[in-house]
Amino acid sequence: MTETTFFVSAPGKIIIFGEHSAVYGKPAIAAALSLRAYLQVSRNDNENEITLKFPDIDLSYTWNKHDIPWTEIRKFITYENGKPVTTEELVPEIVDKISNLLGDIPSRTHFTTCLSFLYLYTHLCTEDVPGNTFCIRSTLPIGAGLGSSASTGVCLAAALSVLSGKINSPTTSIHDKSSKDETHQLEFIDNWSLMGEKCFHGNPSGIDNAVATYGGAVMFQRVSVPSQPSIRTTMRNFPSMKLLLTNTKIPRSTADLVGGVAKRNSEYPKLTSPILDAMGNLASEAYKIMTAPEFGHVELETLRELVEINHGLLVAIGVSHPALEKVKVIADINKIGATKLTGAGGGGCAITLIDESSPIESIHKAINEFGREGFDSFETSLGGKGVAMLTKHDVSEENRNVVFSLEEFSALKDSISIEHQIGTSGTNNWKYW
Ligand SMILES: Nc1ncnc2c1ncn2[C@@H]1O[C@H](COP(=O)(O)OP(=O)(O)O)[C@@H](O)[C@H]1O
Ligand SMILES: C[C@@](O)(CCOP(=O)(O)O)CC(=O)O
Ligand SMILES: [Mg+2]
Repeated sequence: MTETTFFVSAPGKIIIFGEHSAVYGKPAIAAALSLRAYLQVSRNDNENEITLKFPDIDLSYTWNKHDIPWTEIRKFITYENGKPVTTEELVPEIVDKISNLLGDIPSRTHFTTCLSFLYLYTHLCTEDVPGNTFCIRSTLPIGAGLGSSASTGVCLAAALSVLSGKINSPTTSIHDKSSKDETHQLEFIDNWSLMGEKCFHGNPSGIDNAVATYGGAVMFQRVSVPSQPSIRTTMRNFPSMKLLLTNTKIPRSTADLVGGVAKRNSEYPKLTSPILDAMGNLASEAYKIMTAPEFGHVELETLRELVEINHGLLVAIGVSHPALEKVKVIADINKIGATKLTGAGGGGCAITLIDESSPIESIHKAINEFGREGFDSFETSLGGKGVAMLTKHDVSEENRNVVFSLEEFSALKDSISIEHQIGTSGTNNWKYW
């Protein structure tokens, strides 16, 4: 049965080791956060209209589905068993046709967001799918290194695939299962969300999408042979670590930073290449330590050292920012642990792997100093669940009208009210693929 109103949700992530080098096929380690993106899909009265309502980034657009050149676009799509097949690169002819539809969108962010949506829509849906409103709200800071783009892409890929019957809705609230059918559906979501991420920056490693799809913690390695799947090793016994996340709130674009590293790599290949190799070796070393049967103080101390080294290497490829260095200096002066930037850098967030022997007063002092600089700091819990779906059947009758009111959802003021109304940790009975 096709639902006419539903939610899909997917988590953000923290890259603990190996951002940027992940793009160059080196191993990296990341874990899902409890912060998530939530997408509500609801049928439009006018079924010819496709509407985007993304209040978090002040974006609101409507297209008539008959304005999409479906036949022209389909000529460039390959299907296997009725399902579209992903490609190594975005198909330029399809990007052109979608760009023509977007002609007069002035903001670069809005343009890319709409391109990413329509790229997925034209591959995963057909003109027969009735028009819907797609409304996204996120409890993640956007553009801060915590993978909001991938969690958005995962929500869209999952929702569009359900709408067009490419995958089934999930049926169980038990997350940790490995039925073959479910695995195929998750793979489908992961692969298509990666095409959405490619619209944001041409060359994503896929680590963010993998974490947003599957949740938990992973060691991830992109395989450079086209059409070979990436290596994704689930880290089930991820060690418990005290992590402080600090958001400098300096805006930046992942696309620009990934492009900057590519430029440095082409200008100084002999210098950059060993740095990227070192980052990969560092992530492999960290993986061994994190999965060792004995994990205690000594291992944590080694991990802190690796965090320090990883940050230094990221500085060397040009992706830090004075504000991120300020976070590091404050954490170092107060001796609270080891700090590195996380995600694309250039602003956004840093993580501090807290030294468990540092006095609580020092941690509070550092947090106060971060606050004085205008940064937000909070302790995070890792290992959030992967992509999930919520339908009317999963919510008690008395709550349904509030939970599924598009007007209320789009107007929710902050993360706390989003979590409270529809969050995965509340009373609503989310289902997992
Ligand atoms: N809640 C949201 N609503 C709409 N678009 C979003 C949302 N969250 C993320 N995005 C998209 O992702 C982009 C940010 O991605 P990116 O620069 O990769 O940073 P990050 O993934 O670290 O947050 C935004 O500009 C927007 O296009
Ligand atoms: C820099 C990179 O390693 C991570 C980017 O993450 P974010 O968009 O900053 O959350 C790029 C990638 O792996 O695709
Ligand atoms: Mg991103």
